[in-house]
This record gives sequence, C-alpha cells and structure tokens, in this order.
Amino acid sequence: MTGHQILTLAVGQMSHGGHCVARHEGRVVFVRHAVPGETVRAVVTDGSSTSRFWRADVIDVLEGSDHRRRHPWKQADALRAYDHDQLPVGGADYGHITDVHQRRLKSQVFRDTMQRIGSIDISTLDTDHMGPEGDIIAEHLPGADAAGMHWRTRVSFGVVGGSLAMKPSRSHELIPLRSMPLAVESVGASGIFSWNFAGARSVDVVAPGGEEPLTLIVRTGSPSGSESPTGLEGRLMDLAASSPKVGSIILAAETAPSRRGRRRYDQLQPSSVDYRVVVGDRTISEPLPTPVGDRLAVTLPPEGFWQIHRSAPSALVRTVDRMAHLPAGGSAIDLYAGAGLFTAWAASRTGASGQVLSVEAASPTSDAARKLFAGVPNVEVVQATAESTANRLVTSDLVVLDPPRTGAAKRVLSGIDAADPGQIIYISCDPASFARDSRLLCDLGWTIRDIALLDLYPNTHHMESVALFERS
Ligand SMILES: C[S@@+](CC[C@H](N)C(=O)[O-])C[C@H]1O[C@@H](n2cnc3c(N)ncnc32)[C@H](O)[C@@H]1O
Repeated sequence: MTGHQILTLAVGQMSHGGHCVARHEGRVVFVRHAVPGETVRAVVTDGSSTSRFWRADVIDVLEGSDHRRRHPWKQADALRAYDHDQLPVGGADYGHITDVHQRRLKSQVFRDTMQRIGSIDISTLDTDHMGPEGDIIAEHLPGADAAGMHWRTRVSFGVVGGSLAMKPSRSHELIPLRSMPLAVESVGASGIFSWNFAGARSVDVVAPGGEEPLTLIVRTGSPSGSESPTGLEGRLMDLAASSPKVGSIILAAETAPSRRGRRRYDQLQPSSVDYRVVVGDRTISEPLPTPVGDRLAVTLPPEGFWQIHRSAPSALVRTVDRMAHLPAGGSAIDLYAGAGLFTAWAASRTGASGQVLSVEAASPTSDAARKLFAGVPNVEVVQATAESTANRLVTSDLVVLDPPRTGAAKRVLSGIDAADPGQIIYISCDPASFARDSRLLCDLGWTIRDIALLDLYPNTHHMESVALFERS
C-alpha cells in the first residue's frame, strides 16, 4: 500500500463521483476535495504499486482556484480536518466549491458522462437550458440558504458513544457530530445532537415538508418489544418530552439482518423490521404539489420514500409538466412511483376521463399511494416491481420512470419500448446509469428531445436529471 504517501498534483477535470482527475508518473489519481485547475498536496488513501489508479485526498492547496471557498461545515472541511489530524465527515464533498461553480461542474460531469458511457452528444440538443459550452445549465432550487445548506428533510446517522455520528467517505469510522447543516433548520434546533442514543445502532430523522415537528426512527438490533438494557426507550420518552421540536419517535428493531446495498428509505422487505411507536404517530404527512381531490398531502410511514430536498417535489413536477404532452382524457404510466408524486400530477392532467397506472415495489410506500388514490376511479395503484410489470404494459400517452440510483433494468426499458408510448420521461439521480439507459433507449429508436438538470443535492456531487424521449 502507498498509504500516507504525499504527492504534489496538478488537478484536472471533475469526474462522476466528486473526484478530480490528476496524473502521477503516468498513473491516474482520483483526487477528492480539490477544484479543477488547482495545484495541491494530496495524501494517497487507496492504491498499491500494481493498481491501475490511486485515490488521494487534498491536505494542502498550493495554488488555489478562484472557485474555492472555506467549507461552510467545519466537520466536513477536509483541510481543517487534516490540520487537526482527523478525517472529514462525508456528505458534503462539494462544500469547498462556490455555489455557482458547483452547478457548473455538475453540468460538465453530466455532459461528459453522457458522452463517455452513452456515446450521446447532448451539446446539439435544442433546449432552453443549454449553456455556452454545450452543457445543460443546472437549475438552482429555492429552499437552501446562500451557502447551499439547510435543504435536507431526511438524514441518516450512525450512533457512537450515544451521539449521532457520520462516516468519512470510504471509511467505517463513525465521527460524533456537533451539527448537520445540510438538514433543515429544525433538525439542528431540536437539540438531538446532545441526546444520548446509547443502545441504538442508527437514527433516521425526517422533517415532513421541511418543517417541525420531526419524526425519529431509532434503529436497534434487537426486537423492540424487549426493553433494551441501556434503557433507551425510557430515555427517548424523557428527551422527547423536553423537546417540542421532536413530535414522534419510532423504535425500529431489525428482526432479520439487513441486506447490503439496500436503500434506507425504500425497504422492499419491511417485514424484516419491527416498528413500534414510542411517542407520537406512526405516519407523517408530506405536502403534494398537485392535490388529489381535496387531499393536499400524502400520508406515509417515515421510512417510505420521499424526495429529500424540500423543494424537490414541486421542482420535479413543474419540470415534468413542462416537458409532457399529456391531454385531458389521456393515459399515463408511473413506474417506480413511490407514494404517487407523479401519479398525482398525471391524474390531475388527464382528469376524470383519463387513466393512470402507478407501479411501486415497496409495500409501505405503495400502501400510501393506494390510500391517497382510494376512491379516484381513473388511477390504478399496483404494488409490483417494474420488471414484473414491464412486459404487460399497454400503450399510453406517457410513461414516467424514476428508478433508484442503479437505473432501470434492460427488460423494463424493452417493455416500455414494446408498449410504444407517445413519450417517455426519465427522472434520474445518477448520470452513469442514466447514460447507460439512454443509450439503450436510443438504440431502440428513441431520441432525447429535452433534458433539465436540477441541483437537488447542493454541496454534494449528486444531481438530478429529467429527460424527455420521443420516437426518432
Ligand atoms: C427515486 S424513488 C422515486 C419515487 C417517486 N417517483 C417520487 O419521486 O417520490 C424510486 C422508487 O422506486 C422504488 N423501487 C425500487 N426498485 C423498484 C423496482 N424494481 N420496481 C418498482 N419500484 C422500485 C423505490 O421503493 C422508490 O420508491
């Protein structure tokens, strides 16, 4: 291993995943916490003499970029952490880059990833959002502060020594937190960073609609029916009584080991977790950008999927609405539908004489959709995987798909193609899987007509794209 080797590097372009590309003696080095154009000293964190590439973290900036700023979150500030012989916590890997430049880099990464993985040149697209360098301008969303903080309505923490904690990127070490400024203000104001969670394995915090009161899901490894030896439950009740900003606490005991790689908010097998309300309610309420009849909000369990930026639901629906041609009386299919964000929009567009099919695999989330659309005759909610449904789809005016980070399976895309809808709108949180899936759709005879890039994850390398496909 080359651990602790220090290199002086001239840093090149930003790549997918938040690393800048540099070279050392012919070998590629992926450098974290850098800005393209800088000269830095970086410590090698991964790689051996036989590795094709190395990874390194910036510890000192010799020639800084004009786009560098002081990281607004001290515990995630790599330079500060290395000065104190510590590791920075992960989760805000773009925090050292100015707000406007973060979005410029995301645009470039998206364009380059589409070219590299999908062999798709987006610079020729005829869209209002085209930037001067042939990349899609990433849209800034309201709901964060000037430093791009306080937008997350959902945050997951580990627990160490009773304190809420997070890991540095690519590390298993848990670092106790003093705050988590990406989260909406009520999370910091609730006092939970000084609570004693000893006995818990992890804690998920949800601020429905970005507001208070918060709901906490406190996860333990033992059945929640048995009082833990650390007295966790009693302590949580006392703490909740002293904090008006925490409305509900739910103990979640894993009754079967969690599968690696499963996402926290879309548990497809909820039976392996036993949920029990300690304080407050078992469900939360999220405001809907498009009401369903007189229902202005959807009720769902806090572990069910909902977009994490407080402005994401309205921004995504607005973008889909701008791209789609969905007439009154028309038909739409919403795959990977969650609790029905886009189903609600499609139902309001198509009206009473239209038809909308909403397909979601996770049962708690799909149950929420079924309750939301109960009594709405033109909406059918199906709890199933997109894969099992795709070969039975009938033709429609529009298919919306919003898969998890891994993208859509090949047979989902082939099934959509065979059903021959008028339009496909693909919402993605990962440019790499989106580029792969776009290639497949293009090979099946579809063309990208429009793309929007939304900065749903400020201060991180993540981005969201919404793309419209039509037949070539
Ligand atoms: C990115 S979320 C989008 C949800 C919804 N469109 C929204 O914006 O609220 C992806 C959803 O797909 C669901 N999901 C994951 N794998 C699936 C599959 N194979 N088939 C159907 N749904 C799946 C997840 O449970 C999650 O609700």
